[in-house]
Amino acid sequence: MEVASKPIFNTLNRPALYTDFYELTMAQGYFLSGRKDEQACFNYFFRDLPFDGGYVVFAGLGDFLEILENFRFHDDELEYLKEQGFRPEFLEYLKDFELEVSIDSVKEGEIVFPLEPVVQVRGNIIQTQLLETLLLNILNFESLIATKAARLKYAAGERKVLDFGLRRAQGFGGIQASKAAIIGGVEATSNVYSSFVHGIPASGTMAHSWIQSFDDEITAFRKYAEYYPDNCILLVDTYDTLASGVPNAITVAKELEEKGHKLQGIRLDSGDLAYFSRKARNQLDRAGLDYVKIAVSNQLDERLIKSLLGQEAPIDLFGVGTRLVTGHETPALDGVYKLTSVNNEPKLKISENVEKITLPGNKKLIRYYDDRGRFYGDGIMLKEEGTVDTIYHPYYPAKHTKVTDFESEMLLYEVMRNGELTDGVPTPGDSAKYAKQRLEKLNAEHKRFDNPHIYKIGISKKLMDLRDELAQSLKKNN
Ligand SMILES: Nc1ncnc2c1ncn2[C@@H]1O[C@H](COP(=O)(O)OP(=O)(O)OP(=O)(O)O)[C@@H](O)[C@H]1O
Ligand SMILES: O=P(O)(O)OC[C@H]1O[C@H](OP(=O)(O)OP(=O)(O)O)[C@H](O)[C@@H]1O
Ligand SMILES: O=C(O)c1cccnc1
Repeated sequence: MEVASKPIFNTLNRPALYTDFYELTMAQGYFLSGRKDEQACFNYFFRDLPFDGGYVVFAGLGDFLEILENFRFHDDELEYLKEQGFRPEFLEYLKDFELEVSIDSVKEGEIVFPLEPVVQVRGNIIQTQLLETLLLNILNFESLIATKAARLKYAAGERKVLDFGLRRAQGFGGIQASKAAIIGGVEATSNVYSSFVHGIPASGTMAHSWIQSFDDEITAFRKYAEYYPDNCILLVDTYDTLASGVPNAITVAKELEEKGHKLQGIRLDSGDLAYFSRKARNQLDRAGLDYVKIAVSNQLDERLIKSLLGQEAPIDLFGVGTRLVTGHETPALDGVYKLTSVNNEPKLKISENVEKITLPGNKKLIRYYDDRGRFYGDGIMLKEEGTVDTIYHPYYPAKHTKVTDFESEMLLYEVMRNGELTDGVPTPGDSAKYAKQRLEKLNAEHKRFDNPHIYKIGISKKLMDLRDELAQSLKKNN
C-alpha cells in the first residue's frame, strides 16, 4: 500500500492519528454499540522505576496539554479512516469531534512513584480511549529523560550539566528529550530547535572540525576567541591535550586578558578525564588562570560523573549526550493507562500476578511530610473518601502506617475541565524550578544509585477492599 508522506512536524498540529489503530477500532465499537456517552475514568501510572532508581520526575504534561489544543479530525484524516474501512456514521461523529475531557494531573516536575495515579483522564469513553497512546507516548518518554537528567544533576551537584544529545537522540524525540532534560535539572542544551520552540537555554562549545579546518590549533583558538571573546570554551584534545591544547588555550586566554576579556573554559573530550583535568587545572592555575573552567564530555552518565568527582577531578561542567537523551539503560518508562471506572462503576484488570491487578475507581493522591518537612510517603485513595487514618502496603496489608499526625498535601490538580485548560500550560522553566524544590524534599536514601531505599506508597482500606471485592467477583464471573 502506498502512503503519502506528510511532514513529521505536522504531528504537533494534527495529533488525532498519532495513535495505535486499536484505539480507533475500539472507539468506533463504543460508538456503534450506543455507548458513546458513557463516562469513563482512566489512570496513568507506572509499575517499575527506571535506572534501578528510587523515583521518577514527572514530565511531558506541558507538551501533552499543548498538543490537545489541536486534537480534532481533519478532512484528509477522515478520508484516510474511510479508506481503512471505518463506517460513515462514525466518521460523521469524528467530524464534529471537540475534546471535552477533564484531566487531573500532578504538577510537571513532581516526584512520583510506582502505582500512583499520576494523571487521571475523565470524560466520555470514546474521547478518553482515544487519548491513550498520545498520552503514553509523551509522558513516558519525557518522564524517563527528566528522571535521567535529575540523576545526572544529583551526581554533578553544584557543577553544571549540559545536554549534548541531539545528534544521538532517537530521531525527532530529541526535541522532547532536550526539554525534558531541562525539567529534570540540566542547565542548558546544545539543541537549537528545542531551545527555539520551548524557550529553554541554548549553549555550546566547539567541535574538532573547527580546529581541524585550520592549519594549526593556535590559529583555530585565536579565531574563535576573536569572534566570541566572552563566550569561548576551547576544545583542547584534537592533537595533544597537555603538550599543545592546554598551552595554546593559555596563550589565547592571556591575549584575551589584554583585550579585557576572560576565556570561559576548555573542554576535554577523550582520555582519562580525571588525569587530564587535574593536569590541565595545574597548568591553568600556574598561568594565573584559575577562573578558566574545565568542561568534559565523552560518553558520560551519572555513575561516571560520580566516579570522576570521587577521583577529585577538578571538573566544572559536564556535557552529556547519548546516555541522557536515550535514557540509557532503561529504554522506556513502563507507564500504562488503565480504565478504572465506567459510569462511576469501578473497573479492574485482573492478572495472575497480584502486583498487576489495577487499582479501581476515581482517585486522589496525597503526600505526607515528616517532621523535617521532607517527603514521608504517599497515599492513594478514592476521591470521595474523607481523611484517612492509615495507609496499607498495596499487596501486604499487614504492613501499614498511621498517617494522622503527618502534614499532608493533595498532589492531583484539575488541569483541564471539559476540554478547557484551567491554568495554562506549564513552562519548562517553571517545571524545572518545581522539580528542583521537590527533589530537595526527597531524602537522599531514595536518590542514591545503588539499591535506593523504597519510598513508602500506601492505599486506603476502602480502596483495598474495593479492589479485593471486585477482583473476587470478576474471578467468579469470568
Ligand atoms: N578517570 C576516569 N574514570 C572513569 N571513567 C573515565 C575516566 N576518564 C574517562 N572515562 C570514561 O571512559 C570512557 C573512555 O572511553 P574510551 O576508552 O573509548 O576512550 P576515549 O578517550 O574515548 O578514546 P578515543 O576518543 O581516543 O577513541 C568514556 O566513557 C569516558 O567518559
Ligand atoms: O559522548 P556523548 O555523551 O554522546 O556526548 C556528545 C559527544 O558528541 C560530540 O562528539 P562528536 O564526535 O560527535 O563531535 P566532536 O567533533 O564535537 O567531538 C562531543 O564531543 C561529545 O563527545
Ligand atoms: O557544544 C558542544 O560542545 C557540543 C554539542 C553537541 C555535541 N557535542 C558537543
